[in-house]
Amino acid sequence: MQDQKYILALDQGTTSSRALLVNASGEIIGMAQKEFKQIFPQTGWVEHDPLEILDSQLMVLEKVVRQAGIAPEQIAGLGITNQRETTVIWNKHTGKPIYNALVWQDTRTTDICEALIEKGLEAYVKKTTGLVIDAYFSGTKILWLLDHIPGAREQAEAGELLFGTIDSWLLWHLTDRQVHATDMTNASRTLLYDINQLCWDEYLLETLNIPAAILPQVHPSVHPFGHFKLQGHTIPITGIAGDQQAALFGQACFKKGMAKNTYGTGCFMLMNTGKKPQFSTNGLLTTIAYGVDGKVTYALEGSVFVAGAAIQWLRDGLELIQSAEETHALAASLPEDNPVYVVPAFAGLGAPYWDMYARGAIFGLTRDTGKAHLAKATLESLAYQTKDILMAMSEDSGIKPKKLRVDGGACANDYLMQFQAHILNIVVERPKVVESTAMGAAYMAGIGCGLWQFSDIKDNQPLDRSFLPGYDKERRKKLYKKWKNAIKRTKKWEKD
Ligand SMILES: Nc1ncnc2c1ncn2[C@@H]1O[C@H](COP(=O)(O)OP(=O)(O)O)[C@@H](O)[C@H]1O
Ligand SMILES: O=P(O)(O)OC[C@H](O)CO
Repeated sequence: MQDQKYILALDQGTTSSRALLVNASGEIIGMAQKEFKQIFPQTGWVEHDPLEILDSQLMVLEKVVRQAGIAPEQIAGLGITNQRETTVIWNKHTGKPIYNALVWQDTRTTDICEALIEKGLEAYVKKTTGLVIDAYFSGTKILWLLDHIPGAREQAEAGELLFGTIDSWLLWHLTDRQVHATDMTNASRTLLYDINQLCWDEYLLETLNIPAAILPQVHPSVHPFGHFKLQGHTIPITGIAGDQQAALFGQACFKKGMAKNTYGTGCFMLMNTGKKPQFSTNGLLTTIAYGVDGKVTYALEGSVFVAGAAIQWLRDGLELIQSAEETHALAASLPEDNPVYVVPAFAGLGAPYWDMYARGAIFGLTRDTGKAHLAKATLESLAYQTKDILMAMSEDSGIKPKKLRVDGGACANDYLMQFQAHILNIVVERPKVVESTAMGAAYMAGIGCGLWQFSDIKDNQPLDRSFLPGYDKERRKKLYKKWKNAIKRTKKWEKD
């Protein structure tokens, strides 16, 4: 079967690096995954070692090809998808990062953001970049690195340093240090990219004091980015997208109004809004969904910073559970409504609240509270945060969805999915293949290398399970009201 062609998709997520092989019929035929270290040097700081990311990604890439027993020349194209906003600056001569990657969850630049807000930049940032001023995005992370790493600013101005989100960092190494580029979806998360004109914004670069020389070239998501050599064979890199946009693409949300929700480290709902950017009045972001076939498509996005990460906190921080899966049985062991609420605002609150000063809290504890209540409340916090976003999205778009398409690691949890359906009062649909992110990157790469046409990607994914709503209005209202109350009490905690 040497004539069979495959696409290799690299999915560099917040907690692990994955590589998937997809055959010409669009089926996943192999997967390799490696977790890597989360570094928390101080309160609010979250870092990754870029070299560990690179090594883990290359390791799983080689492993998946080896395990599948295919020849490198059978790989028609390679796609990259990645955790977004996470910021790396490296020296272009040595190839070494000047510091660890500042991860999207890192809130050390809150003060820089505060100063930008005080300067009155919010409206400009929103209409130009589609974003809000928040430590989440790359812009202020770049500034922090240039101002805190000795010699960095001088080297950047002398043209010796390069900035990139994780896709650029991987691309540069995969192409043997030849290509310094990114795609529009990743650029649209930097706080520096004009999503209307499709270029870096000079005024923002000047205001943030960031030299243009360090920025990557920006291309559409489907594009001949460069080549990767595997065992002497050259593989074209033909697709790149941020992971949430890739998941939207992987779920084939190509029509205006179609949306998906991904439950990974964070939780991200994106809705396709068509060929023109739509600006939110309810705390959502406007972002580029994809650039394919010479056209740009936009999306509204609700970004929740802590979702699956809260389950990891139960496991690694509190050591209440051994594995994420256990939370299902714990939650299901308590049939009555949960009086306990966990607000996992560990990195402040993202959409729709945008409060960098909020902090996590547990409410409703009584003498009989046990770990099952905490596990259940933590799972439910993912569903409540999703409800906040869905309500904002319905307000903005005027569309009241009848069902929600889900994917990502934590959507494997049946208790969570069932509670999600109850609290939203809509059907939650879980596809058989929940690797939508990697599939999105594979589709883009497959289109880019000519294996597929855009029109070949069909919205006909088989479902694993549909979760039907079953709570009456009164019950939903009562539960959600308490959640809103809990949110209110966590806001501005660090500031007051
Ligand atoms: N059965 C489960 N129940 C709840 N959460 C889960 C379950 N399985 C995985 N998770 C959570 O999902 C996340 C991993 O999902 P993944 O999509 O791989 O995330 P990422 O791309 O952010 O690394 C982890 O935060 C983990 O805690
Ligand atoms: O790595 P994930 O899947 O949690 O996604 C992270 C997001 O891209 C951050 O914006």
